[in-house]
Amino acid sequence: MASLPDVTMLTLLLSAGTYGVYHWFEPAGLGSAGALLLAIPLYITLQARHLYSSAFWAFAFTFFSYYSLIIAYTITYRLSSFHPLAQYPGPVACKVSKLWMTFVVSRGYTHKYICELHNIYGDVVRTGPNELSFRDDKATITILKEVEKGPYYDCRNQKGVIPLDGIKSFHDHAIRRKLWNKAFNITSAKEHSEDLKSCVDELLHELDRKRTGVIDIAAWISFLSYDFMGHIVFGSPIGMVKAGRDFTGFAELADSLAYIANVISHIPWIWPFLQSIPNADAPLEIPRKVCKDLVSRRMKSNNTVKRDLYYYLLDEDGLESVKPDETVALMEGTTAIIAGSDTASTMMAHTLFFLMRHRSALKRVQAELDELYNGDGAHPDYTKNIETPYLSACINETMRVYPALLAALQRRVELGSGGKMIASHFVPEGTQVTASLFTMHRDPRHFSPIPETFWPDRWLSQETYVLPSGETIGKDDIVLNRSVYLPFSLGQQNCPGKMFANMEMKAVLSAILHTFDIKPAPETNLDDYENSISDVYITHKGPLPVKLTARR
Ligand code: HEM
Repeated sequence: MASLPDVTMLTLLLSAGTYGVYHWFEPAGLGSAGALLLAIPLYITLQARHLYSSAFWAFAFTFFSYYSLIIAYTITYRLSSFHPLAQYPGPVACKVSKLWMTFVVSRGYTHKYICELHNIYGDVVRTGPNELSFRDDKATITILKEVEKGPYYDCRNQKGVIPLDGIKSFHDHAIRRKLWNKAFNITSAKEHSEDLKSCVDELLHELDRKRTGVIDIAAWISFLSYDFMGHIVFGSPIGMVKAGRDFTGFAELADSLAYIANVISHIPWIWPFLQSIPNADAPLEIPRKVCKDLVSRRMKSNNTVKRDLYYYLLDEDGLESVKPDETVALMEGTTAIIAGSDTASTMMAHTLFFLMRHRSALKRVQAELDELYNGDGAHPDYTKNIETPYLSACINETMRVYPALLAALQRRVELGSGGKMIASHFVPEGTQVTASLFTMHRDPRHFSPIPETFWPDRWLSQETYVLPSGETIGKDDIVLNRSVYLPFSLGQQNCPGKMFANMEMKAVLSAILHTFDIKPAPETNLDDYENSISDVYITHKGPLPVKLTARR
């Protein structure tokens, strides 16, 4: 029978061994967890059973000691000067465990937290035991252009099926992305402008019908975005604008799923466990069903099939040597609808929010639109790609102050690469590196003056500028570093839908602002809307209740 010193030594050695295995080999999955975190302490419990008054106490004490020791080794190493990231400053809680950041993320204000950390610690901050956040321009550009995605994206993997945005290797990503790039170019944008026009006309019609009451304009724009994405991904609208509500539950679910996925993504080791829970993916049936219905509508359609995204994802033009998988295509179509709807609709709702807050800017946009469209009769075509410099400045400024992806985009220095120079910093292999668009866009070294303030004029080319305070400044006083204005990210993994999003935002905002005057509904406090903006990887926002009056 093992004595107390024997059991103590056994616990010390086996817990150190388990720590070592996790540290060096990073095993993920149920098998390794079962062996290392259950079987081993159970074995020690059996050896120690006779030392305790009951099996329960033997079990409780052994498991407690075993786990406590593993945690102690982990914390000691992470805070020690032997850790490869020891030289980088950051809060102790971040250095100790990713659980701290997971907590911060669960509160929805990661973007503000990261920004604050950079203000305190400087351009490089250790935001996790094995993670660095960078703020300077050169580092951000290198990270987004040259480093593959990190474990944050692991939970895109659904039982082995990985959509485009979850593919890490540049090589594999390029193969898949080729299909997407075929779907999102100038030719296809022209092909879809009729779809956009019909969505915009339908929205204007519905808003006009409802305008005697209070309208949640954020919700209506979201309906439009889902419908437009239905067109460009599967060839027909979901029908939310017509229904006047999110009748499928798709939009609501996308918001809650994004929240959960965002939290889990910071502790990706938990993903295999969650996936093993029976029916854990049941909620995904809602978006799947909507997309399957769109696909069957597409198949039944007698019209010549449009060259929508699904056409390219399935290689219906037959140009690829390897036929793409239908399950992956359907999953990517679903991803595209979520990625394209929530982002664009949020940016449009934010723009309207800012314009209601800055009424002089609203009037300027309307004057610009009147000049362009007043001669076009009762139904101008807002999808015509007419130059609207001031409206475009307002959209740019909105995406600068509140980019759709608020928190940090994560990449990981490739394992086996020997490390990488990021700006002037050597970063060891396996380190997760992040760049935060929110932080970058508010850095006075890149956007000045008043980087925190919505001030569209900074995007215009002029000799002099009048600040909101009334002060006049010259063009040399403006800092506008376009190389780090990155609302659509950068490099191979940037946003494929950028051109469509810009086309949609301009058309929808032109249509609403030219047709209606817009004011916050009585008792609506615009601050409530701003306070509701939170990070769930994409942005979560609250309602934006407004009153519309016809202008024409
Ligand atoms: C204003 C609207 C939009 C904004 C601000 C936006 C922004 C972004 C950003 C910042 C990324 C990089 C994400 C990362 O690295 O984690 C991204 C990726 C992506 N976006 Fe967009 N997006 C918008 C609209 C769209 C639209 C209309 C689509 C249409 C399909 C779309 C589809 C995607 C996809 C599939 C990815 C992943 C790309 C990849 O990994 O290769 N987005 N978007």
